[in-house]
Amino acid sequence: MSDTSAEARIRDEISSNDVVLYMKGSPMFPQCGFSAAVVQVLSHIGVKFKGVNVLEDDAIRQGIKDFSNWPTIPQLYVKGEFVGGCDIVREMAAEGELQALFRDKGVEMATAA
Ligand SMILES: N[C@@H](CCC(=O)N[C@@H](CS)C(=O)NCC(=O)O)C(=O)O
Ligand code: FES
Repeated sequence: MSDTSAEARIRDEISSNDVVLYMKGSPMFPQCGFSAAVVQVLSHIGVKFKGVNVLEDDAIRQGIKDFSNWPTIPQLYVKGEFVGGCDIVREMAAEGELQALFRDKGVEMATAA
């Protein structure tokens, strides 16, 4: 971890929001198909989440990769823990594992899991 202020901001974001998606663009206007796919999965399940647009902040764009030791965006965090990127999130949702994770962690969903 090179940028300690980026790390501090990341720690603050993922501890003060149950579900955080580091993404390209905003939930309303994703600017990459991988980010858009995760937004769609989360919206379909019906969880509230905070989107962080890494395109607006190079320190966070790099910092989040260092933080998770994961090389790409998007990155989903639930209750402070890294869950995965687009492929993992999609696969977990298809298997019902993402819904189970939200349920186990006490994250409210609009749809029944
Ligand atoms: N297979 C990846 C797809 C994500 C991906 O390949 N992201 C690339 C292109 S958006 C990325 O973040 N590259 C580094 C960067 O743009 O900082 C996943 O499951 O999340
Ligand atoms: S911005 Fe090109 S693949 Fe994500």
